[in-house]
Amino acid sequence: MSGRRVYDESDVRVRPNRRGSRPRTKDRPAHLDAVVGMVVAVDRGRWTVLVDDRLVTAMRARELGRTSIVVGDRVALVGDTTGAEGSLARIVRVEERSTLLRRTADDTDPVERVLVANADQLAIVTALADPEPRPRMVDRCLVAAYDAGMDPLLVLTKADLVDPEGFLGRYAPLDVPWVVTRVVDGQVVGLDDVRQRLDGRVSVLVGHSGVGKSTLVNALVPDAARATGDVNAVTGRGRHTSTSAVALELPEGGWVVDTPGVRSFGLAHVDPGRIVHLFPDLEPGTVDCPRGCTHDEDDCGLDAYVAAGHAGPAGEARLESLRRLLRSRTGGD
Ligand SMILES: Nc1nc2c(ncn2[C@@H]2O[C@H](COP(=O)(O)OP(=O)(O)OP(=O)(O)O)[C@@H](O)[C@H]2O)c(=O)[nH]1
Ligand SMILES: [Zn+2]
Repeated sequence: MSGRRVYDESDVRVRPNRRGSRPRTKDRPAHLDAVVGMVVAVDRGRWTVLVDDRLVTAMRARELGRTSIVVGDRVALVGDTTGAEGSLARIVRVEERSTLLRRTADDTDPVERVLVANADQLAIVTALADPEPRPRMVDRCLVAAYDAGMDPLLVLTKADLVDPEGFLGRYAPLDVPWVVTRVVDGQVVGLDDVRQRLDGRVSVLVGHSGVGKSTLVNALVPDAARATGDVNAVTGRGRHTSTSAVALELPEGGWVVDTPGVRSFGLAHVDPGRIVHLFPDLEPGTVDCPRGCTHDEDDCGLDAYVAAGHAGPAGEARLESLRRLLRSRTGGD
């Protein structure tokens, strides 16, 4: 053979393997016997994992240290994975996550909490009245959704009390999908639209107390109370003690993750410089901003953009919302 030397066997066989072709134990991937399941609930050091159709209680293996493991995570389990009463498995691995919904206690608190992994939709549940909608909270949730790589969905309840038109006008330029529900004669109307949006997806439901989130979950998951009860029976806790997220399987496929304890959505983990990019209706207006614009200063190009109507009829309110978020994010509000 002429010319340059090409690789031969001696390059490939870096370390001779005297025991033949079988890989040595230490080179094998760890825990080949592990089974993989999805975390459906977490409660004080115990994880409830759905493996096939059994609920398995598990602890975190010591080798994982303080690795966060949250609802929606796919985890590998070893040990007793029968799910029998009193059995305890060990989580030895957390699979790579496709999305991660995070929050902080407030906008300046650096300690971030991972809420849910691998969810693809954030359903923001808002009552059209009683209690009054809180647009700035909705805007905050939208930022959290975009930041997490999740699609937002507006779920507007109590349409029997107020026409949704006014509220929806605010979000028209954003192209956020929405569904509307109302209760008539004790029945939730509009569920088919909701189901269509949730079908086959993993959706996290967030919403303030009293907006009708439980009413909705109970209508979507007919045995939600029982399912939550099962989860709590597995973890050995009382039915209403769980304040963290719980994943409930939809009869038609897909999951809803209820977040009973979530009352705020601190965004300290979102870089302030990125926040304007999470307002897609305003973002194009920043081309006229001076270099390094904070978007909360006199020369900001967004005022003219909004005044010209480019961000729709609610542009003014959205800009105010952005600025409040920027100020609170930097601790200046
Ligand atoms: N008029 C009307 N009332 C509703 C509707 N949905 C729920 N409600 C009522 O609103 C109240 C609050 O509903 P819940 O489902 O408990 O609200 P929640 O968001 O789960 O509130 P928390 O349990 O505090 O977290 C209840 O009295 C419901 O009956 C609706 O579409 N229209
Ligand atoms: Zn600006």
